[in-house]
Amino acid sequence: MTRRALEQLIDTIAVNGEVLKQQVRREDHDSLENCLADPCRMNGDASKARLAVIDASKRLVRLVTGPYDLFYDMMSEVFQVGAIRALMNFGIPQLIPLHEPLAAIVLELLSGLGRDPLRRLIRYTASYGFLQEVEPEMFGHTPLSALCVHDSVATRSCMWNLNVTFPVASKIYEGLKVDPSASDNTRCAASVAYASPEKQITNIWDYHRSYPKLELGFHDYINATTRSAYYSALHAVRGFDWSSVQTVVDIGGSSGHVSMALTEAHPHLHCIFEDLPDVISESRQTLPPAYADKIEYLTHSFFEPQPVASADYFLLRFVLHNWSDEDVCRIIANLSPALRPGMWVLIADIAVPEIGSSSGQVEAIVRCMDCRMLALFGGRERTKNDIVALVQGVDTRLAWKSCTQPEGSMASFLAFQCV
Ligand SMILES: C[S@@+](CC[C@H](N)C(=O)[O-])C[C@H]1O[C@@H](n2cnc3c(N)ncnc32)[C@H](O)[C@@H]1O
Repeated sequence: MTRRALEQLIDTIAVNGEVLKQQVRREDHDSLENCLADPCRMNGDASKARLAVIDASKRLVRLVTGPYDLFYDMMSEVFQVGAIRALMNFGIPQLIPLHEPLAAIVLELLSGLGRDPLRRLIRYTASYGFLQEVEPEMFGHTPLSALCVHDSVATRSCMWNLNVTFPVASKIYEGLKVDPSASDNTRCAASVAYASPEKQITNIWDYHRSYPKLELGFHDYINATTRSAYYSALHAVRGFDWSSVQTVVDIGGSSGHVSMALTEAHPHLHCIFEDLPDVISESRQTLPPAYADKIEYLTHSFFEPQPVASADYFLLRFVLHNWSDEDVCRIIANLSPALRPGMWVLIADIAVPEIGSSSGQVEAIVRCMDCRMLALFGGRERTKNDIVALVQGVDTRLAWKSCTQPEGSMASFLAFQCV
């Protein structure tokens, strides 16, 4: 990279940093942290500036680190996750009050973890922003560690990622040795990671069936992702004109967070949210009573014919990317019998951008999600054209009408109308 490139990166950070500073001032926030507490409420310019700063900063770090040290850093990243996993499983961050530090000696007594490894792990994770040593031997939270403990959804989501996905990530190679073309989604990295002599595991869904508690963690993870600017349910609310819509079927709705966001913003909407039996029975218990007359639950597998035939919209948000092309076709085929002219199918998924057409940060997020899908489910992220071709290959009545991507959203919304 030339000296000019270095200057450009520094300029990009300075210019876009200024836009962020103005946003903080305009919104009267006392800090950027407060402003970022709900980043998807940022205006379009600030949201673009934020991505530009993240992207340029990461490039700058790579540039000034240089390949040798970068290589060492990259190889060390696995220890960052490993150290956080140990601390979370010993319950250390959960023991530290949110607003005051706790002495190492107390943490040792409460957790049963020896003071020496306790200190060493926290001092390491503190070096990249997870917990901090407020004064010698007194440990407190940072915004990042606080996020992982301050509500039960975030904690269980964090635990699910640390305990379920971390081992799968280390088995991508072994999964591809078993199925080099990655064409069989019953033999992905997750199947290799969790297979045992007694039980063959096909993918994470299958693994969850054996450990229902872990499945709850998965749904907490999905719920927690909607608090990120990239995956916020608000993009579904704003990404589409819901004013003339009456009934939406939220297929594979998880804990109902998208249905909640939709009915909150558009009280006239009636949402029917469908998922597998365990998910529906758990969600029934947790859905706030305020939504009781707006949201209906239905136990339904999308591998069976769709039972609701009177909806205006069928929403599939982050559902298809979990599945192989073959399974996506089965899902759409099972929707077909319910479709009548005028009805809509709305698919919200990442529409993979052309190489080089998006920022490095967006590219990194998209590719990471694609790799997650490969390893955990034998699924994949697809381009807009891939999705349109799959849908129309199954049901030619589904005319593709539009593809919109709200500012800051990772999901694009592909709308198909039955003709
Ligand atoms: C990645 S989550 C997406 C959740 C939600 N739509 C969202 O946008 O946040 C995929 C959902 O599909 C559900 N699912 C998996 N297999 C299913 C099946 N056979 N029938 C119905 N839902 C299923 C899962 O339980 C989960 O809630």
